[in-house]
Amino acid sequence: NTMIFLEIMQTIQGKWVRQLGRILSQLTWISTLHTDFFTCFHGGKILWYQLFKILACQTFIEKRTSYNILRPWLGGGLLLASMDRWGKNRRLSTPAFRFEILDNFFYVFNKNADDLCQQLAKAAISNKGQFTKEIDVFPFLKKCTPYIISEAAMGIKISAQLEDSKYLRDVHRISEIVVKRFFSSNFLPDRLKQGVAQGRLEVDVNDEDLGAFKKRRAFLDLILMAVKDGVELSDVDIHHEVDTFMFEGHHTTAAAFVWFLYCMARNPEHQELVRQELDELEMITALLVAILLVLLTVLFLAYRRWECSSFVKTIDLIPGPKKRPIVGNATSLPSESDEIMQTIQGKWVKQFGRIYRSWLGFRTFVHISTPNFVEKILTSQTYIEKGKSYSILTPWLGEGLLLATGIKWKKNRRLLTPAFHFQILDNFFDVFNKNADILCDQLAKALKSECCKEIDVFPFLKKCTLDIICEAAMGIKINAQLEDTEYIRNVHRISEIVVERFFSFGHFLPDWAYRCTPKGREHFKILKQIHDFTSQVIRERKEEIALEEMQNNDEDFGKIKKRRAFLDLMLLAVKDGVELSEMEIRNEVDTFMFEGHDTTASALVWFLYCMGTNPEHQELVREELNEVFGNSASPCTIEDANKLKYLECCIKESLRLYPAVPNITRYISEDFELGGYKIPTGASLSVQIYALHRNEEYFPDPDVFKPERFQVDESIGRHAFAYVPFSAGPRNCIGQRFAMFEEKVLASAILRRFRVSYDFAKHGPSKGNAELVLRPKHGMPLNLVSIS
Ligand code: HEM
Repeated sequence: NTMIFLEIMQTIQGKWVRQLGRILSQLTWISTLHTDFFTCFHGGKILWYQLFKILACQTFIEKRTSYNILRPWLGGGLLLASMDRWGKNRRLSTPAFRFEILDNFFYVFNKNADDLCQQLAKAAISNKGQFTKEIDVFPFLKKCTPYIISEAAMGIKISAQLEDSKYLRDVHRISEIVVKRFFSSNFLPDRLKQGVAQGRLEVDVNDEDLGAFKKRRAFLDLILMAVKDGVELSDVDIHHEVDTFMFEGHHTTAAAFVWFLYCMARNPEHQELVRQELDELEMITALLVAILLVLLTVLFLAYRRWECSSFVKTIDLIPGPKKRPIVGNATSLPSESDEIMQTIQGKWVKQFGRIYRSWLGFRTFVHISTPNFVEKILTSQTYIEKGKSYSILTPWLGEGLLLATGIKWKKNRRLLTPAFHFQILDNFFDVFNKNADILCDQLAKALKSECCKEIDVFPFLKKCTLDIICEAAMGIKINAQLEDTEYIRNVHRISEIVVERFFSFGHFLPDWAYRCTPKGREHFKILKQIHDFTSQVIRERKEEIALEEMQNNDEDFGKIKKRRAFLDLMLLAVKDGVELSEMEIRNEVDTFMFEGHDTTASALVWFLYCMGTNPEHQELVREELNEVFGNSASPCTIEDANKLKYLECCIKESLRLYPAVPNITRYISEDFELGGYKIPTGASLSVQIYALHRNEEYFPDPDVFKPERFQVDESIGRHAFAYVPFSAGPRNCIGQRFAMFEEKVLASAILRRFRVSYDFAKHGPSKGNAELVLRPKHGMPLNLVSIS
């Protein structure tokens, strides 16, 4: 009985320790069948290092044989697992005890603590309705802790405190029997174990609990999920792990708690200190709640004030979807980004017209998609500031041409415009041709290695356009099409992260706060690597130019003179006295890198899609290619490109249907009027290029691919701002001509080498994701057939 157990412990851990010291050995016959020899270490200053040695050592982690009496119950669960299994199971279970997971169990602890107190209060009231002074609390605690552990370990609710559960009776009973067996010679009869298993079947699980534990993963769930993820654990193993948690998790906590209460009862002064601490906590909680209430009230009042402001009232005179408090129209948008564009530039345009407003939280957008309005904005010298949503690009591109405003933008635009002069662009044709050849070779190679003829061409195009812009902007070859380098990986990754931020809460966070999130940390780490790379290229290029000049080697200098990278032109301008810091140059180079590869890859991929879905037009393009190039494999020159008129119509028509930049925004820095509505300072104006291009007033059968629309006679009389894939006015795309030539060279090279088709029956229409550029949502699988 308990007294005997206590005396045994008092002897072993008390009397003998005092008599024989803090290390002693002992030979024990616990039963006639069970002999054991063990050495006791007992803590204390003298032997702390031996204890540490034992507990920290990876070798001594196997339990001694006296634990074997638990084996029929707990099998090879964590408590008894052998060396080889223990490591794996411990690794598997450890995440279940992380802070954030444990946090989820506070609900169970609290709810159960309430039930426990209720039960104690009920028991404390005697028949006469008076509070009795003395209760044996241990049975109450023993009922309470299994409740908690069963919910934590198995995710089920056993009404232990309120009802009598057969399963818990079995758990209590088996614990008693095991303890008795420890001090006797009896073996555990099997039927008791069966009893426990049977009891387990009787636990009550109701829907409410299931809903709750979906949020709060039980240890069992975590194990089952790990098994789904490929961790090898049999049903019996799982069963043993859960039984181990059940065994270890209720007895121990009930015992710890009952002794804690005992200590509190024996030491009222300490109990008082604990109570004071709890009172303080309550006070702090009350204070926090009060502060929160005040804050909420202030926020509510500020929100009401904002809602009644003339800015909001003026904007809300423009038609638009009904806005909800705080979130505006954010929750009315679908979650898929292709559907977001279809809603903003399709459904809502039809519903509210070609000028309407929307709210994204506290930010408002006025969307326009009719040429008159677009002209008014894009030709303005006042509204050249980009919308606030571009700010997420600032850490990457700084005040490069895309994001700069005012005098800075004017100065840099003037400086860079000559770099896109026809004569200069002519020099890039060999870069276009060389990379077009590599692209076609890579596609041919992929065709050979694929068992079918279908290839997702988008990744190939992205690498090719990246190679081209690297050579054009920085004058270096990175061979993205042939090798994988850190810089290429970084450029791809940063685009992905920026897009993710655009569609997430991170968009609304200032940079310093975003930097504290895991994504933000990755973002800034990658940016640093990209910036370091660009800065290094700038330094090297500066030295090369200085060396060239020093050597004044006419032959080499002449060669480089033929093709100056955009970077070289800036460095030469600096030499000629233009004031540009290294940071400004880096921002411009990064801007070209950003603007100059995803856009062209996107334009090209949609062009190939249009060719693949319109074979008759593809044949017309091929006829034109034959006329210009015949059977030769000669590269495409600037003169050839200028002759490819039908190809140009097809590229333009694909850019109409699938504009690589589907919308642009401007910040309204001065009130103005548009379509009878006042647009107040502070609003963002969004030019919906995608919707504009599908305006049937200017493009009948807007969804049909008709390249003839762009033949000279067909275009006469069409509003100049009905088609603006490169924007228009002072802030139009500086790289427009470069891009068109690049498209022509790459498109002609591909169509001279391959016949392309798109399996519409298999894939359905390709969907576009409006991210930074319009990219195909599921890649672009095309069938390519080599033309011999
Ligand atoms: C098919 C390919 C391309 C398309 C559809 C395209 C489209 C656009 C559009 C719509 C804008 C206006 C953005 C705005 O106002 O927010 C723009 C700006 C710009 N683009 Fe392009 N672009 C393409 C290729 C290129 C290339 C190849 C380069 C560089 C070589 C480039 C460099 C720029 C720059 C620097 C700006 C900012 C101009 C400024 O604000 O002054 N683009 N582009």
